[in-house]
Amino acid sequence: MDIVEQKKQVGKYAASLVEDKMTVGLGTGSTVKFFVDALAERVKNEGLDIIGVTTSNRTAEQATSLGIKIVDLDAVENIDLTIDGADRVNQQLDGIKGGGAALLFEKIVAINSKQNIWIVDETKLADPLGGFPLPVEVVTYGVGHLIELFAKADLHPVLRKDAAGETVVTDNGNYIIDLHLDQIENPVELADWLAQQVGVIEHGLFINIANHVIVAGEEIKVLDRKN
Ligand SMILES: O=C(CO)[C@H](O)[C@H](O)COP(=O)(O)O
Repeated sequence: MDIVEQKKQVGKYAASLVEDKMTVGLGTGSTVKFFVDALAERVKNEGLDIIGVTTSNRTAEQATSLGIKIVDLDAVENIDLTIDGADRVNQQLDGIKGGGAALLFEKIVAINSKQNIWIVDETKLADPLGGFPLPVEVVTYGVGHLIELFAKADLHPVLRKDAAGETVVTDNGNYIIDLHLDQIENPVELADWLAQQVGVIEHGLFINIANHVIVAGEEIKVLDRKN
């Protein structure tokens, strides 16, 4: 099964987990796109009655265009279930997210959710975490100095640009610095250090957040958090 088929398969599987009357967090990315498609099918064909809270303008536009009712996070007490993608996941179900530059809203939605499920293909499993740049969302002011600080700390920072060579600006008007690390041996320590740096708004290490990870493949595998 090719990667696109795997993403479709796992997106559809995740949509089958959504129950009537749920408030559902909708993540961001190419895998979540298939989940939102499948969820909208259920809304249309089965009359599934749900409310969505989104993590990016992209997902909000897709969901709204497909007839899913979207509300602001502050309009709900909490979220029953959030389905999101991930860039890398280790055996403890901690991960790297933010490849699609939506990490800030993704983390805010996640910590306000009773349950978080990530949907991935097998290429995303990595222990230790690594093999994918770690995104850090930063304020635009003084970004050059932050890049210097990260470089001195051997974190191999690169300011994210789009295909046209323009600096990527997030939905919140910030920049992304990608840290090109081969392996992250101690994600908790790095997460703590990053959170302490002035100018850092959020980083893409998602520790202790996913309750389950659904892995696409010839057979779907569901991994459960142990602690
Ligand atoms: O964190 C994310 C966006 O900020 C995505 O969930 C992550 O990048 C996975 O995306 P995809 O399903 O396209 O591989």
